[in-house]
Amino acid sequence: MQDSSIKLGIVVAEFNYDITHLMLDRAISHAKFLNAEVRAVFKVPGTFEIPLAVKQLLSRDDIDCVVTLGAVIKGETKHDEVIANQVARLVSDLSLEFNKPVSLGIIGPGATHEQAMERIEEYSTRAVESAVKMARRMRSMMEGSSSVNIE
Ligand SMILES: Nc1c(NC[C@H](O)[C@H](O)[C@H](O)CO)[nH]c(=O)[nH]c1=O
Ligand SMILES: CC(=O)[C@@H](O)COP(=O)(O)O
Repeated sequence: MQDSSIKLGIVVAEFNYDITHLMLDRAISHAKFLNAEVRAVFKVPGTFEIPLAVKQLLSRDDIDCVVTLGAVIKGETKHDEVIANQVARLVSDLSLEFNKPVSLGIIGPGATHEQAMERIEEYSTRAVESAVKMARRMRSMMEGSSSVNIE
């Protein structure tokens, strides 16, 4: 199977957009590099709003997997932990519910702005790579391939 057949959706938080718009650019170019097609980009106000957008994209027949992008920066309280922990759990649950890969490209919690800037490249490319790889392998399994690791 070719990567060109993998269609992905990207959900990106606009909070800390100085960071997340760079993550979005990087994710789109990495998807191109992998010959995967970005079918939809869904921008949400903050990371907390990501799960609903993921759910909507997963329900579309033309989307095989979803990449999440966000940057949760530490404030003065543990609010960042509440957001990041909940969202990680919810997007994982949605992946299992819809039987489609969802990757976690959300920096934090506990990150400083500087730490988040340093992680733009790594988190966005890893999130795209993981979603596309999982979608390919799941399709191989569905097509009856004897090994999930056949490229
Ligand atoms: N502090 C951060 C937020 N906070 C906003 C929430 O995600 C949400 O939009 C608000 O509580 C309204 O429901 N979002 C981030 O993505 N990153 C942060 O550091
Ligand atoms: C994670 C956030 O929403 C953040 O802005 C909250 O900051 P604080 O912990 O100072 O309330």
